[in-house]
Order: sequence, then structure tokens, then C-alpha cells
Amino acid sequence: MEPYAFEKSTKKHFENCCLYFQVNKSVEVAQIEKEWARRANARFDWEKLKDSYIVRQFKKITHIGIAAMKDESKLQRLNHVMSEMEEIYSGGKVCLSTGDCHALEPGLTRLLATSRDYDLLQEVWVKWREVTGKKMKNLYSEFVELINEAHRDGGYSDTAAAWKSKYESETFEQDIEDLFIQLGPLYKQLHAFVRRKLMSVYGKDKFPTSGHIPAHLFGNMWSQQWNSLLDLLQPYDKESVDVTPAMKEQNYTALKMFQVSDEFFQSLGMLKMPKAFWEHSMIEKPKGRQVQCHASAWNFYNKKDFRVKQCTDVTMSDLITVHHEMGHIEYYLMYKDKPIVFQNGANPGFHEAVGDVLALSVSTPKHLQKINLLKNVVDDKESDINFMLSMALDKIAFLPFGYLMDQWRWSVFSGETPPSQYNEKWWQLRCKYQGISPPVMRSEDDFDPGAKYHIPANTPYIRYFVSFIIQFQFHKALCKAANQTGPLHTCDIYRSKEAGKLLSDVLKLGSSKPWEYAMEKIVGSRKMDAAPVMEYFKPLIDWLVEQNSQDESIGWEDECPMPPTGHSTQLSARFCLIGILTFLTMVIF
Ligand SMILES: C[C@H](N[C@H](C(=O)O)[C@@H]1CCCN1C(=O)[C@@H](N)CC(=O)O)C(=O)N1CCC[C@H]1C(=O)O
Ligand SMILES: [Zn+2]
Repeated sequence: MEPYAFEKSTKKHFENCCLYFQVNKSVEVAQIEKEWARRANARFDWEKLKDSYIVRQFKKITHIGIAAMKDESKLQRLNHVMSEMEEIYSGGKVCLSTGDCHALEPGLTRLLATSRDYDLLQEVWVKWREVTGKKMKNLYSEFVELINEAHRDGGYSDTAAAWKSKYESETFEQDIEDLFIQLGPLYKQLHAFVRRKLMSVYGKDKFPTSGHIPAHLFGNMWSQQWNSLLDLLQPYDKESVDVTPAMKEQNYTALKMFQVSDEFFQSLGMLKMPKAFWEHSMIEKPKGRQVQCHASAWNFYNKKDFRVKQCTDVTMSDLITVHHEMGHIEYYLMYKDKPIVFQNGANPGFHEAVGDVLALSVSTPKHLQKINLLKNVVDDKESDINFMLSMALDKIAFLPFGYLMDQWRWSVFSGETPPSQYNEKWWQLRCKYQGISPPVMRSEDDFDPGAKYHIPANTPYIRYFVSFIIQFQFHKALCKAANQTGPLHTCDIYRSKEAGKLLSDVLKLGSSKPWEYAMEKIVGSRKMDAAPVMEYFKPLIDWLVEQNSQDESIGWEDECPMPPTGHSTQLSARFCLIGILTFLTMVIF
């Protein structure tokens, strides 16, 4: 939805309000958006105007997203289907054979992060998919039809084309594929190291011979970031860089975590959170009321109301998420006086990168010691490796997941992947790119993509892949501005007004300039570049290569392996058929 639309629907939507309100409000708002676009197009051929700033504004006014849907009853249905899928997701609750029942946050999240019980992890993984994805399978195929019609009415070939247009680049898809390929070897080294360690914990027999790692062993519901495994993986016996225990010892609260982040932004000379933020944000899970706990940041487009909604848990992982969400708020604040059509990130990846850039400094042992969350920081190679491994479990582990989420969706929106192959295509990508495999058989009765927030919420995802690349470019540039001279992974821009100014000057632009212009203003080049990522992790890459030198089986087969157990389904039926045919061939010949 376009910005001003948020003012009416977001306040209620923020509180996860009733279905009726969301659906009807958005139809009314769509009518206003359509009228704006009609007037812009009807007046005159604005594309011929000399002033590129004005042309850019008209262009954005005429791109109104799903509000372009001509058939209002279909728009109503589309919003209804989206609300239903979001209700299923946020209402997801799992009751385990232990008798306990949990919602995703904090229950299932904590269990996955801390349990090392193979069967319990598998039960959590399977049951979450049963109460979420499996329940929205039919809704999603209807959703795809409707949203594609809406974007076609808006002049796009399909929804994927509308999403990619936000990057204003003919080479965008090729550029991200090149980056993914460039960072593939680093991911493979990390995967081999983690696989070997997990085999020593769970037993080699629990792992398929294809080289894949069972998806439920990563300490994360979607195997997307592996930080929770640090206690199993940290190679050298030093004080852990996961400061969760220290946060708990020091009685950290959600409020304290947000204040730490706010103070970092102010230390850079950037904008502090306004009063309304502290008054209206929801930073803890409310008692007795179902809310959508997936952390999010909200802009009410009235220059004063900006909020975060987060069921904050006192963990280092959530401290990083606090910075992520506050990064969105900082961006909202920086561009709040721009024309409303420019109140967006330079591209969606920029918006995702702001908070993470600061978190790269906050996460350093040096900074954690400054804020009394780490005691005896030792500055030696082993501590360095421990720290870089913890960062790789977040930033490198994420890359294939960040890449494949929209590879799947783009294939669905284009029609290449029909509803009858949704889950098969999903696991093809998960097995091929992440080198993970389902712990039990999957079928087309399942809809595993729906178990991830962004699918029912219809939030594009390639933005996070872009962010995980450009945030290291920004980090390198801001470290230079802060006169940080050591290795990139030790840099902390805390209290650098120069770094803060360099970042602020770009955030103030919003989307008023093409993102390449903004990129050049910060880093001095107009392209996404994986070199800073490689520079940051260079010592770790060398160490992993050495650690894995005895491991002849680095990597994994493209195809999914046969999971160890589980009911027979289409996917496995195909495997059985291959098995029978192979056996018969051997017998006959
Ligand atoms: C935890 C974070 N929540 C999102 C985010 O903050 O981006 C939420 C939900 C979807 C969009 N969103 C927003 O808040 C937007 N309104 C912000 C904006 O566009 O202005 C999230 O989903 N993350 C962070 C790392 C990877 C990914 C994940 O957890 O998989
Ligand atoms: Zn974000």
C-alpha cells in the first residue's frame, strides 16, 4: 500500500485488528490511490517533463501496488485472503508430546535455540508446519491468482515484476545471482564445518549420505541463521561472545535493550527516538491478547508516530533485532519531511541494512566490553576466530535462504511453479542452495513456505539478501569515515559523528534519488559488491579451509535425499519408484 494509506489502516492493523476493518478500509484507500494515479496520468504526459525530480514523483504516484485492481470485489477478496493467512500464522500454537503447548515466540523459538534433543526438535519443526503452512495451502494459490491480477491491472506482467521494479535495474536479477555465486564457496566451507560438528553431536547415522544437514538442527525454525549453535561450534575455549547470560545477570529488560540501541544512534549524532515511539511501541508480548509477535517497525506517515512491535526476549539475538527494527525507525525519521512518494528506502535493501550496520559495531567484543556485557576480552587470533564464526553463523548462513525465498515466489508468480508443485519446488531450492533436507517426508499436502512469516504476510524477501551484502559495504565506508584502522571485523563506529553524518545524509534522501546515487554517496561506487563481505570474513575463510582440509565431502548433492522416516507421499513415491525400477533393472540384467 502507498504511504498515506498507512495512516488510516496501519493504526488498527498495528494492533492486529479485526478482519473487517482491514479489508474495508483498504478498499476505500485503494479508491483514493486509484484517483491519484488517474489524475496524474490524465493531466499530461509527465514523462516528457525536464525536471527529473518531478518526473520521479509522478512515476511513483502512478505505481500504486495492488490498489490498481480494477475489480473492487476481487481486491476485497484479496485482502480477506491475506488477512486469513496472517491470522493462521499468528495464531499458530503447537502442543508437544511433553504436554506443553507453545506459540512461536517465545516458546518454540527458545526450544529450537536451546534443545539438543533430535526427536524433540523434529517434533517442533513438523508440528509448526502443520499448524501454519499446511492450513493455508489453498488460500495461497487463490492469493497468487488475485495478486497477479492486481499487478497486471497496474501494468506489470506479474507480481514478481512489480517487486523487482523497486530496484530500478535491468540487471538486478543477474547481479544478485552473481553475488550469490561469488559467496557460494564461503557458505560451503561454513556448511562443511557445521555439518561435521553436528554429526559429532547427533551421530553420523542421523545425516543423509547426500551431504545435506537435517533442517531441524540449526537452532532456528527456518534454518536461516545458526547463531544458537555457537555453544556447540565455538572452536576455542574463551568467554562466549553470546552475551545473553550477561544480559540476564544484569536484569536487562526490553526497554533497556531499546535504550541501548537508541543511545548508539545518538552517539553517531543521528536522530533519537521521539516521545511517541516510547509511548506507542509494543516492545513486550502483551498478556492475554493474541498479537502478531514477528518483530516489525511501523511508519504512520504523520511525521510523529513511529513504532516498533516486538515480543522482545532478553537475548543477544533479540538485541540485534532491536537494532534492526530501530534502523527502520531511524530511516523513517530521516526522510519524514520528504514528499510522501519519496518516503521509502533508496531501495528495499537499504531499509533492511540501516540497523544491521550499527549492529555490526555493537556485536564486536570491543563494543560489548564498552557496554559491560563482556568482561575479559582477549585480543588474540583464537578470540577473533570465535567472534567471526559467530558473525558467519548469522550473516553467511543466511545468504542462500535470503536468496531462495523469492526465487521460489518469483517462480510461483510467473506460473513456472503451479500449485501442484509448490512444496516440491520449495524443497528443490532448499536442498540445492542451502544443503539442508527435510527431517521427515514432505508432500503437496504440506505447504512449508507458509511456515515462514513473510509468505503469508506477503513481504518480499530478496531485500534481506541485498542488505546482507550492502551492509558490509556501508560498514567499510563508515569505518573509514570513523578513522577505524584495524581489520574490518574489529571496527566499531560508536560515537563517530563523521560516520553518522555520512549515513544520515543518504538516509535523508529517502527514495528521491536512484539507489545507485545513494550507494555512491556512501561507498564511492554505484554497484553492490561482495568484496567487503569477503574482506570482513577473510581470516575465518582461511581458518575454515584449513579445518576442512581433511573433509573430502565438502558440499552436497543438488537433489533432496530420502529422509530417514515418515509417511509415503508423492515426493517419496517418486523415490520408491526409482528404487523399484533400479532393483528390477539389476535383477533382469
Ligand atoms: C524481524 C524482521 N521483521 C521485518 C523487518 O523488520 O524487516 C518486519 C516483518 C516484515 C517487514 N517488517 C517490517 O518491519 C517492515 N515494516 C519494515 C519496513 O519495510 O519499513 C525480519 O523479518 N527479518 C530481519 C532479518 C531477516 C528477517 C527475518 O526474520 O526473516
Ligand atoms: Zn527489516
